[in-house]
Amino acid sequence: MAAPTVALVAHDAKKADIVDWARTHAGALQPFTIVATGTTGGRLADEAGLTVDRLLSGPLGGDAQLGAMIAERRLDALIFFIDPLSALPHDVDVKSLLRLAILYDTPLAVNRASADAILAGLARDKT
Ligand SMILES: O=C(CO)COP(=O)(O)O
Repeated sequence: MAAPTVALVAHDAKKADIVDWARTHAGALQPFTIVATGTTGGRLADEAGLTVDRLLSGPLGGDAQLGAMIAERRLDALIFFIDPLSALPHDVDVKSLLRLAILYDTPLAVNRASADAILAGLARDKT
């Protein structure tokens, strides 16, 4: 069976948090195929040493690419550290991605505590 695919995404104000989270969980993340939006993916590769399939940057279509992966059943979980304090020019893309994750019942984490829970669940499913 192919390794589950997990998407990691963070808004700019949350990128340091997701890098720290990925460093903390590097061992647990290792068995999964990791996909990420462009800038997040670059930081995860450079600063957390993850092997990442990088999509386009979120505002340039990366969020839409992840939405398509969800609709095509190619994504097993979405971990998306959302900035709750800033307005974003690509809010429609963010909403669309979240809507598709809800529609297709894709496990979705939007902060560190829920990301911990999803990762624990994925690790349990794997054994
Ligand atoms: O904007 C994003 C998600 O909405 C993330 O995109 P980047 O990882 O390219 O910054």
